Amino acid sequence: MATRASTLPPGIEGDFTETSVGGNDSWLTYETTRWYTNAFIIQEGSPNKLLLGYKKRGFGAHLYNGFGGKVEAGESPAEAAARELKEECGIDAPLQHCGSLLFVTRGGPEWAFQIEIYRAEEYSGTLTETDEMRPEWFRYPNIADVTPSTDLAVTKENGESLPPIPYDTMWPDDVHWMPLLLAGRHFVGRADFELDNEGKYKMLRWWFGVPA
Ligand SMILES: CNc1ncnc2c1ncn2[C@@H]1O[C@H](COP(=O)(O)OP(=O)(O)OP(=O)(O)O)[C@@H](O)[C@H]1O
Repeated sequence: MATRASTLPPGIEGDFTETSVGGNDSWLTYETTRWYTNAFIIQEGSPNKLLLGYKKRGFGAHLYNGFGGKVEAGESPAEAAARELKEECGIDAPLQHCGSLLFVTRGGPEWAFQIEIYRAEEYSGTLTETDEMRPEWFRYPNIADVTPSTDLAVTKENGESLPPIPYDTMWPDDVHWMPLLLAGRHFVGRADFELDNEGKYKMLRWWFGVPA
């Protein structure tokens, strides 16, 4: 059951209802923040479809994610989101802002990642594999009765011809906010990570919420 947040993580401000929280570590400290974007195409139908990209190089390589990257000097996050979507998979879409996430790492980049999340239901152009990303469609169940922490990958549904959302090959925070994204909700969150000896990011502490 969602509860009204009493204590928000550092870096999150506003009036939010907590949807998912965990980890015992102290929140990490950070000095600088860099802005990024992440964009998703979500199409309700039979089956419901989510477009992800398999990242072939750079930060988060070998994981599925939305399409996005750094906000360049002189650009708004919305402009960066549209540019990155086009650069990484060849399409244009009427992106709408739907979430803001803050990620802090220990052992990884010393800056905090502020990631603005966008979604669209339609797109134009031809989906194209690029040097950076390979676009692929996944199915997701009807989300009306799914709670924020439901593992969508194992929920029964129609549309067997598409694979389910590949949470095992995604950032570990994604399972906490993907149901909110798919449900068309606005959300915020923070997750802190530690880079382990095998080069994997382990989530130390997390907090996700929706506007109260
Ligand atoms: C830590 N938990 C996380 N969970 C989910 N997504 C995460 C993430 N941390 C970063 N991301 C995303 O990873 C991409 C990095 O961007 P990145 O490829 O480095 O940027 P850009 O394309 O500008 O780089 P190039 O300079 O072209 O290599 C960008 O979409 C950003 O939103």
